[in-house]
Amino acid sequence: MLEIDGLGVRYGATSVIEDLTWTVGTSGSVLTALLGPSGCGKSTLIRAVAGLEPISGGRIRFDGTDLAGVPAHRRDFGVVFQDGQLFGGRTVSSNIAYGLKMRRWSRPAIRERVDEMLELVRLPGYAERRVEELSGGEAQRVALARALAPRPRLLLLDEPLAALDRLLRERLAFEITEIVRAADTPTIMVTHDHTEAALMADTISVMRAGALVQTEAPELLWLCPADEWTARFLGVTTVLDAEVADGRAVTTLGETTVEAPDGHVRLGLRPESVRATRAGDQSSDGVVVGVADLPAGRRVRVTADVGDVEAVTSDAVAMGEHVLLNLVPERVAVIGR
Ligand SMILES: Nc1ncnc2c1ncn2[C@@H]1O[C@H](COP(=O)(O)OP(=O)(O)OP(=O)(O)O)[C@@H](O)[C@H]1O
Repeated sequence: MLEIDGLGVRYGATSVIEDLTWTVGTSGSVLTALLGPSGCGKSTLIRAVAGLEPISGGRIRFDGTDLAGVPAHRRDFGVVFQDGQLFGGRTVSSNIAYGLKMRRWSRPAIRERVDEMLELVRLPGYAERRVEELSGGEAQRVALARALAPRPRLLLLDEPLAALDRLLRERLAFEITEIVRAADTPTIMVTHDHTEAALMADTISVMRAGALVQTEAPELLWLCPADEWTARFLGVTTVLDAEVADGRAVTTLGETTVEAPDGHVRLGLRPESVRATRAGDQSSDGVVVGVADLPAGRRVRVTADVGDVEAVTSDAVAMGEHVLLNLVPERVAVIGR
């Protein structure tokens, strides 16, 4: 288990991480996503954990041992960066064997482990390929095999899919998840993409400006973001005030059931939290000012009393049409609950 307490990291006079506290690997969680916008300090945090960045304050402990003074190569952590950083001019097997040679594994043991790793990352037969001959996705799988080969205590993945195209990214996201679960290696994966985080992780930690704002299982994170910034970062497009009584919230967009105590709450709406239907002769909730046909269905932007609201629809509504808006209770987030 990784325990970070009051961590500080600075670059010169600039403090990038300040008083950060984070526990990773509790309650059976294998894959934790570190999710945050560009520049918030995710890579810096990962590098500090790996021992690649000096810390200016606080403590990092792993399984109870303080890592202060433990150099990167003695932490037994595996690291994969965005571009894999394979050793050029060498073969795949020589890359995977690197950490094992450093640890003085015997030749037969190395050969066996390299084969095992190639099997695990689904590249059997690739041992003698030169790394320059690999596609981006293959190179990242070799980087993963190299990181996992010495059986690290913790695997750190810093945007391992960022350089790949969308299709490959989704496929590899599933593969990496299966691989680290099969290896049963606690893993932290940096990403700024919340879909990627949800595809892969069983726990998501949200980071903002050098601090962590929330750590939660994905399904709870979408439903209960800690604050408005987190809600909007996670895709909420409209925030509504509401009054709750007996599990029912009354809003300017109608009523919905919520799991919240009586009193004032703020609700976060994503497009899929609101369903638009043709108003016909009824008095409408708003006018359609934008239409987009997405793979998941039609999305509309509606000008309503509360401002512009994004909604989903299965009606063939067109620009300028009047619509009714209804909340979809199971898709409505309660902010700061
Ligand atoms: N070596 C460095 N020297 C000075 N400043 C740095 C250095 N590395 C990063 N920074 C700054 O520290 C801040 C955090 O950077 P970091 O790379 O940790 O963010 P990030 O959340 O990983 O961003 P991204 O998602 O864009 O990779 C940024 O403002 C960045 O410009």
